[in-house]
Amino acid sequence: MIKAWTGNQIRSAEAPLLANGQGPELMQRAAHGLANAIVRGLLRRRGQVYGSTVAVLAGSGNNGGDALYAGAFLARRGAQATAVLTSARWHTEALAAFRRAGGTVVQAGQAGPALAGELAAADVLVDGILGTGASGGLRGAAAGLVAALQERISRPTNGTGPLVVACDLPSGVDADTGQLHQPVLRADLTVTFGGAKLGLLTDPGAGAAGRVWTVDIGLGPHLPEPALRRLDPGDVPALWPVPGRSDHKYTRGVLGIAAGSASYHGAALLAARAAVATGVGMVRYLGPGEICGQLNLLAPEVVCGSGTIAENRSQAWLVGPGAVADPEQAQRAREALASGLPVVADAGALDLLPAELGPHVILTPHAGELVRVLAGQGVSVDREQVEASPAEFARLAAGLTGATVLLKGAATVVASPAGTLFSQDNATAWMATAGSGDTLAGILGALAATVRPQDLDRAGIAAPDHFAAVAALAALVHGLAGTAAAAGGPTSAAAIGHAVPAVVRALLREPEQRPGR
Ligand SMILES: NC(=O)C1=CN([C@@H]2O[C@H](COP(=O)(O)OP(=O)(O)OC[C@H]3O[C@@H](n4cnc5c(N)ncnc54)[C@H](O)[C@@H]3O)[C@@H](O)[C@H]2O)[C@@H](O)CC1
Ligand SMILES: Nc1ncnc2c1ncn2[C@@H]1O[C@H](COP(=O)(O)OP(=O)(O)O)[C@@H](O)[C@H]1O
Ligand SMILES: [K+]
Repeated sequence: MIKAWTGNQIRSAEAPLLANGQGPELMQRAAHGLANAIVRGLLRRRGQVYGSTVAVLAGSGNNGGDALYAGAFLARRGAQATAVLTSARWHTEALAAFRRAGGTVVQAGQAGPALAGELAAADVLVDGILGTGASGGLRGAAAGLVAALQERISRPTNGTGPLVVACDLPSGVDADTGQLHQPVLRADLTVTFGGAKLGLLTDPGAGAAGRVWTVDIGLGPHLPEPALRRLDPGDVPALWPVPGRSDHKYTRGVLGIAAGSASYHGAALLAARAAVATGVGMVRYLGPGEICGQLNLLAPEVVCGSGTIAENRSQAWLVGPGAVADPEQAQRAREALASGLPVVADAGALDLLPAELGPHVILTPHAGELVRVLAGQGVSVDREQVEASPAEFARLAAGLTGATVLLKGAATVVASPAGTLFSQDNATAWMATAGSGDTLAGILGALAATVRPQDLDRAGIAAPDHFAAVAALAALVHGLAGTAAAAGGPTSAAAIGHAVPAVVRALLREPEQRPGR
């Protein structure tokens, strides 16, 4: 499990150490971690550190101090290091160390227009302008310089241009929300200190951070419960509902699905097939007879039925995919939402939410649908606002509705109504294709019906967060299945579902054979 904290949580954890006079020591640990990561990057790219060009953008605070000490370390290893001071103030000791190591210093405010071009030609560019002490985004000379660099350094780099390394976080990323205050220089690698910051693991910050590497500076004993968690492949075996010898289909769990309508057959087929692929005792399907017929040709193991929710005993329900303008399906969604059973409410069902929901109801909106869910709670936002701060709005929606909210995106965030966040970044942009969400709904439905609460307890997940963890698990498997199905090229929603059994099989294997490692 990967954990992340807000900037303030990290700063509070540092506070007792700073009060003990350990500030300089912490900074040395941070700077060494940063320098070591840069050395590894240089060795991979150039085969040596000696003779490489390293440019350090250094702001006025400790973030600049970390970056300057790292620059000094690299200069002593034979790099040609240049520091660009972005403010009229700087970390005095760190700059002195940088100069002693042979580094060259320029002031951003006094440099000519050629500076951005020169920096863009360096082997490594270190963003040490702002860290957790930032308020708002870059201003003045720093903003102008970063905007000019944004134009010169194209992303993705395809191996050309400098290796951009963010010190603690890319300057302009909000450590607590992942919001971007432009201009932000997108990093290839973010080396973060003491613990990952929430804003590095949720979009859009995650998109600007590149790979995130955490340097242990000894804050561990002082850190509170994390503000956000991410399941990793190693967490799956402990949570996965592997059937035991004494299990039969009803003890494993039955998922009921009320999806599809006259105009949308595909969503029901995709969701039901993905649920079967995820492994469930039984899938019951309720909906138009025509869909049942098609479904049974594709998935004869699905038991088709009619009637109400109460008449079709299940351990969990999936309602809503493709269910529009169909009064019978709407009635089933309402009944499922009131049943007290775990319910995955997707697409059409998101417009049918009752006033009172609990964490056992998992809403699965994309950003546009979350706008509607929030409107139903009297909150007026637009899609751009949700996309600019998905973690914040997912948490708001969970708090207001009382449900668990899984907000789909490049990184998918899950919020429990208790305020706990998960974020999964296992997907590939090839999965941005119609029906991919229906496949996720099927995977999640299957897990909602089958994951055992005692396994979640044993994994240290608090009861109010159980359904959030199940949703995160589904997003993890969906992302890995999509990545496997795409294999670097186009894929389809059906192919994502087909890839699930092999991905789960691999996840349950020995550690070194797991995907996503
Ligand atoms: N506290 C510690 O002892 C440690 C802190 N570490 C580093 O210290 C950083 C936090 O240091 P600071 O608290 O000095 O904060 P920062 O380095 O983030 O910078 C704060 C400084 O930037 C200025 N500033 C704030 N917002 C600005 C804006 N929008 N535009 C321009 N200037 C702005 C402030 O006036 C202040 O001088 C962390 O991110 C991390 O890199 C590490 O050295 C580990 C130990
Ligand atoms: N850029 C992206 N990168 C990774 N995953 C993505 C991206 N865009 C969308 N996805 C994933 O694809 C799925 C799309 O779901 P959704 O928008 O509901 O589509 P649909 O309604 O067509 O099924 C979600 O799981 C989402 O997380
Ligand atoms: K930074």
